[in-house]
Amino acid sequence: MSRDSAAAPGVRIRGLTVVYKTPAGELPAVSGVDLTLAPGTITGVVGESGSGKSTLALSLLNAVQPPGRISAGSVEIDGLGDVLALGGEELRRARGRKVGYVFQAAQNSLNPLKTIGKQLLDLGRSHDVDDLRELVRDAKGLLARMGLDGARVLDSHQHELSGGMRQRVGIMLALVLNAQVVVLDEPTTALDMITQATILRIIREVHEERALTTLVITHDVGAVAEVADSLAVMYGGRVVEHGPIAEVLGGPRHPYTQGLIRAIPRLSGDISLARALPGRPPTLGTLPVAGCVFRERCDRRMEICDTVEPEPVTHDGRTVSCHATGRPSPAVKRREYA
Ligand SMILES: Nc1ncnc2c1ncn2[C@@H]1O[C@H](COP(=O)(O)OP(=O)(O)OP(=O)(O)O)[C@@H](O)[C@H]1O
Repeated sequence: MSRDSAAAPGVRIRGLTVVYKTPAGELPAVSGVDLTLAPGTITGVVGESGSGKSTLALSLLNAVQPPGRISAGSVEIDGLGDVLALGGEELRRARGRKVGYVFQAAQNSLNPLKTIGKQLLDLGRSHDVDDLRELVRDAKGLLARMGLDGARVLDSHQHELSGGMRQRVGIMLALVLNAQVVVLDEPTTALDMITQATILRIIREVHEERALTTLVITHDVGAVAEVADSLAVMYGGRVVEHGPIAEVLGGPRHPYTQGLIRAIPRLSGDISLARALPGRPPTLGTLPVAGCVFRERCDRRMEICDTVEPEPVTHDGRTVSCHATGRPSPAVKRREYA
């Protein structure tokens, strides 16, 4: 099913802040995030555990649950408007039909009492799909591409499938309603390395065939390097760096991105140079309230980092929030950013 790639919608996340209620009050898991997903591209989001990736993914569907709450911002999707302004039936219809998704716990979110096929039909009916036969055909086709016997999987209950099979069922369900924005949160964690690479390749193929705009959340920078067009790096609820993937990985500018890449031998190129990032990522309770959230682990810390939060600065298509990387002054611009 090939479509005009010009039809892919753009997504603009602006000033997104999500807080969770804790004994210490409401604390931000995502803080003032601006991120644009260009139409027809795959954006990878990486960052250590707790950096806010899943919370960001949930926000794209306005699906943050208590004790969480989206406290500020907007998520504009072309053809849909601000998802955060949608509610009730409008929101239900947008989920799945306009924005397809696989959440992190997707492999456990299937109904244990119904076959996958029955759940597929329920999904189709709840979204007023006219041609359910076509829906089943498409589902079988997607499953076959991911190396599964579609008819057999549709006849199965969740407990008859392995974790990796369920994960592929989740991906099929995210794609089968032909949503044009697809959010995949850790889509391949239950898969071995080879299957993981195959599934990511298929995600890329389907993304291109169906003119999608896709967000892939992962903690595996190496895996996302194979499929994404651009990369957003999250730390402490902020997007600290965002840009074209080859450039971010080939010339990381934020000290955190540099540390992340140094820690991965297959990206740093030399196993003897691979070094784990020192220290631990912050939790909601340990996030500093002022200054740069990364300063405690940063090898380029300056005085200003203790008090002033760095603003995102965009230069040459790359956005970086760091005082040390800095805003280039006109005189040194060429040299610093060559
Ligand atoms: N239901 C919740 N209640 C309280 N705090 C939460 C809740 N869900 C997430 N958090 C906190 O919000 C922060 C961001 O969590 P989130 O799951 O978005 O991060 P993540 O980058 O997706 O991590 P992981 O890779 O481990 O899934 C973390 O500090 C986490 O502990």
